[in-house]
Amino acid sequence: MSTLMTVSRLDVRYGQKLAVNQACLDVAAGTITTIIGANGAGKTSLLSGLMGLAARSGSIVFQGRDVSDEPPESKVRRGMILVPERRELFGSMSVQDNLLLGAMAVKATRHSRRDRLDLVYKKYPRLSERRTQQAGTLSGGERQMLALGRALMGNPRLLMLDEPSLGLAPNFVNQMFEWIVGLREEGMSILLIEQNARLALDVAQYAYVMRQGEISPRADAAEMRSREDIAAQYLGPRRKA
Ligand SMILES: Nc1ncnc2c1ncn2[C@@H]1O[C@H](COP(=O)(O)OP(=O)(O)OP(=O)(O)O)[C@@H](O)[C@H]1O
Repeated sequence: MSTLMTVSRLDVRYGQKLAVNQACLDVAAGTITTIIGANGAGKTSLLSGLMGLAARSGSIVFQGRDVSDEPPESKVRRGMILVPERRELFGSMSVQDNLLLGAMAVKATRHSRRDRLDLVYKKYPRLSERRTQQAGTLSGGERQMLALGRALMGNPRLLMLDEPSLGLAPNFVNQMFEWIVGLREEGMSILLIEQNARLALDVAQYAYVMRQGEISPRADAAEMRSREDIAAQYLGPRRKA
């Protein structure tokens, strides 16, 4: 399987604070790679470092090209697209305008924007029904749907999802993860950051653990799920069926 992105010795700093320490990771094309870890372990900082949204050093090779020093907008144009933890939608704008913003950074003709919009509406009919509604009036689940739809408008090659389960009702979490699996089945490569390790390890092929800014070597997700130390720290008690 070919490698889509290779990250080597990535450091992310906030002033004196080193939030990510010499992180190395690979994302294989067409897979879901997850990074699990407790609150504050540095997962969000790692994504910020990858996108160039925080001070960082180290190297990022994407589709064979060194993009380490490129600004965020150029990474977006290459298809590195992040759905941030806080979703960052524009609450007073309509659903459709939020979606169209997702196509702004990429070179898209009006025609191809229209096609992508149709595709997103077909995937998420609820967004189509609410296309004229203000984003701020959507439910938590719908907002997450919109954030995902907006990312898809940018035609991602690597979709980076920061805690997609956060703040969602359990039913909607399951729905969200079905979409994530569906996107991968269509060939999308996904980097999934999750505190809900059980869910993440169930859908991923590869996994890393982050602890206090340091990232583990890569493991098969299935192998990681069966490790007792991981189960004890991150998986919690199994829910009764
Ligand atoms: N803007 C910032 N300025 C200073 N320190 C920060 C900033 N953002 C994060 N940190 C610190 O960096 C460390 C890693 O935080 P980060 O948010 O990356 O962890 P996380 O694993 O994503 O946790 P969470 O799940 O809560 O987002 C924490 O100690 C946090 O307090």
